[in-house]
Amino acid sequence: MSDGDPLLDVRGLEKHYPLTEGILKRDVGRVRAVDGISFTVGRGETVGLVGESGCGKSTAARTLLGLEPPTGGRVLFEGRDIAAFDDRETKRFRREAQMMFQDSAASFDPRMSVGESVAEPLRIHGMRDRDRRRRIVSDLIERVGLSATDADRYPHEFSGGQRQRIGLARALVLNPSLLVADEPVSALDVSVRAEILSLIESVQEAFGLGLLCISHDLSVVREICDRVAVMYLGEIVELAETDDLFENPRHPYTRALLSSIPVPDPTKRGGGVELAGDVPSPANPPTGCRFHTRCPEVIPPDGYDLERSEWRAVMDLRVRLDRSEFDPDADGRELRDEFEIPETLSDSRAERILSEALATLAAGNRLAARDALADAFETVCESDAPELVRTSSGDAACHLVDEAETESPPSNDD
Ligand SMILES: Nc1ncnc2c1ncn2[C@@H]1O[C@H](COP(=O)(O)OP(=O)(O)OP(=O)(O)O)[C@@H](O)[C@H]1O
Repeated sequence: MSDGDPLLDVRGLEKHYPLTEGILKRDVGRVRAVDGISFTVGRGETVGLVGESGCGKSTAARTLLGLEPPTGGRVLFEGRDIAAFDDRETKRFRREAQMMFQDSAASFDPRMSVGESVAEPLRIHGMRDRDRRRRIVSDLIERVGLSATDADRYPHEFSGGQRQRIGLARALVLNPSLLVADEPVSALDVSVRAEILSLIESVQEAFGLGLLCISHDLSVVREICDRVAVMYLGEIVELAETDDLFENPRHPYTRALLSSIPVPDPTKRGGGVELAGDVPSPANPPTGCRFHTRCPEVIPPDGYDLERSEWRAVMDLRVRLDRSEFDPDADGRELRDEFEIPETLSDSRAERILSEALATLAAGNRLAARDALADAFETVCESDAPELVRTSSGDAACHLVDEAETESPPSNDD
């Protein structure tokens, strides 16, 4: 490893799963769980990976730890490709890179004392001396805020928060340099979350760990991360220093996630944008920007003068027509009501096209209505996939990011 190499360097990582059908398991497509993500974690640095459930966070974690082979891309640890490791190097990587789960201690053998469970990785990695193992475990159990005598108790005797402390002790027992914490506090009562997060932070500092903290909850990563990567449908849409991300979010998805964080003071951020609809399937992601089917700020096509909300409503109708998810008996007025499209669009040409399409739809011709709307209202967000570009406050992949203020494209070297 040279001094300039980050501890972990993930480059264009992909993990696709085959989508099969029938008893013959015929290959009918791919689930693009992780679809070309790049980021680094430095020694002693804490990086967050956030996004809604199903966006590929856990798959990314398993793949970058080498627990599953990637479909594409590379993972470099201390500057070396983990795919090229020999047996000895793989064994070392397994010691150096540890994972902590949502309820880590739930996976412990209920018949073993937690001390034995925490010590197990030491035994597996060849430490024969029982007393030495016990000393290391007692020390760690105290460092995570329990008492050394707790080592003789069993997993069911502990609360959720205590179990996460024990899970952390086990993740640290081999003295790793990288810790991947997957939803470390989401199984816990709100009252103990802050305690566990501050424990993770203090342990991370004391051990000089590179930490990748995975969470669906932005407020969790805000607490402890230096930088945050926001994932949507297998891709990173924004990557920035934590303060920049929270003060000046560049991607509409980040803005929407931020506005869904509950805040005690309703005059502050929060309660603003609402994210409509479900996350689309990673087996069939939307074209262009994958977020365009839900984006509150989806860019209107040139040549129309529409309010943002009107345009979003028309897009919602288009998305549902595409998926054939609407009541075929509904008339034009009912569809306008359902999609919150005003009785008359503010742009007269757009209104004429929409009325004609609704009439075509009412006549039972969904495909013709869909195509007419697609022809007239195609947005750059559906036709072109935005690149991740560097801005003054981090990297973002959105057509709205002002080209004039973008700097050089992000590279993996920094
Ligand atoms: N072994 C697998 N085979 C097929 N599809 C999978 C497999 N593992 C994950 N997926 C799919 O990949 C996508 C990403 O899943 P993943 O669990 O990584 O997301 P996540 O962001 O971690 O969500 P969650 O927080 O709910 O676990 C999902 O659509 C999931 O169904």
